[in-house]
Amino acid sequence: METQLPADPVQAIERPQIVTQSLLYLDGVSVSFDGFRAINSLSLIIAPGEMRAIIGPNGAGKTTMMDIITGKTKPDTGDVIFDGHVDLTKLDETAIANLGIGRKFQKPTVFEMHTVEDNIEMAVKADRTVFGTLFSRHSAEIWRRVDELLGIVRLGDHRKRLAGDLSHGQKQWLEIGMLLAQDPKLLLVDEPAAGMTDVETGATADLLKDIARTHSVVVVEHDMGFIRELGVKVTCLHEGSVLAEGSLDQVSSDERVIEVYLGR
Ligand SMILES: Nc1ncnc2c1ncn2[C@@H]1O[C@H](COP(=O)(O)OP(=O)(O)OP(=O)(O)O)[C@@H](O)[C@H]1O
Repeated sequence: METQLPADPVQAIERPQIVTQSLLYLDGVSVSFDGFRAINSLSLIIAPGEMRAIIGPNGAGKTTMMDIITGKTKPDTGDVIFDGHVDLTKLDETAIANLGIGRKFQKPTVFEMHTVEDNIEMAVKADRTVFGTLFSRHSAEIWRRVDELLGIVRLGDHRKRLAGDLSHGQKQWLEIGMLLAQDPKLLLVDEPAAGMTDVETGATADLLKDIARTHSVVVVEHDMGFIRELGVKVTCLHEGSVLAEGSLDQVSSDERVIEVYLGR
């Protein structure tokens, strides 16, 4: 007897759901602005618990890649999958933030007229996750969390100061603390060491290494000394794609990376 397969037009046109072991999975992602391909068939995988450093020359597409992950920019083509199965291209920025993707922009944005601890307290109270909603009614719990976060970002001794009086580096740490209040699964950090003193840069590397023990982190940075201190896998972007990937020593000795980025 002849078996006839049922024709299913929906199945035929819908892409199968992608399931991966990665925390973040980008495959064949492209986006153009006015005909210019800022991201060009980009593929990148971040494992759960990994910290990755992203380097590359100006215009390589680092910021646009972050914009695609956070939903600010929608790719023209390609897959962007979070936490193994969530298609980020279908979600808006708020939904993506609520999934647990936090982004730290280069310029710190803290409430300058409030104290350090008030900034953190506000962030804890704004936590919309189930955990945050559960303990938001109990002020002892809130302050326990504030204390914990101040300790992580090394601002316990500065808690009563106005945020506006902090150094640039301390403001960056405060904002990182505010992002951690949401307990993100993935933290995207844009040039954290820019404008910092050498001491602050070293402390920031230590801070990110601490955070990476319990969170995945993607950090975009130009400061090679800082990246060396992080001691993590490095991806070099160029013209919207991955040019090289590996240890800092491997990537920084790659002829193509030297040519387009590090210089001779
Ligand atoms: N909204 C936009 N409209 C037009 N062009 C854009 C837009 N966003 C980015 N681009 C272009 O896309 C390219 C990639 O820019 P992007 O900011 O992602 O690079 P980058 O690697 O972050 O550079 P930098 O290190 O200077 O921050 C650049 O040529 C930029 O001019």
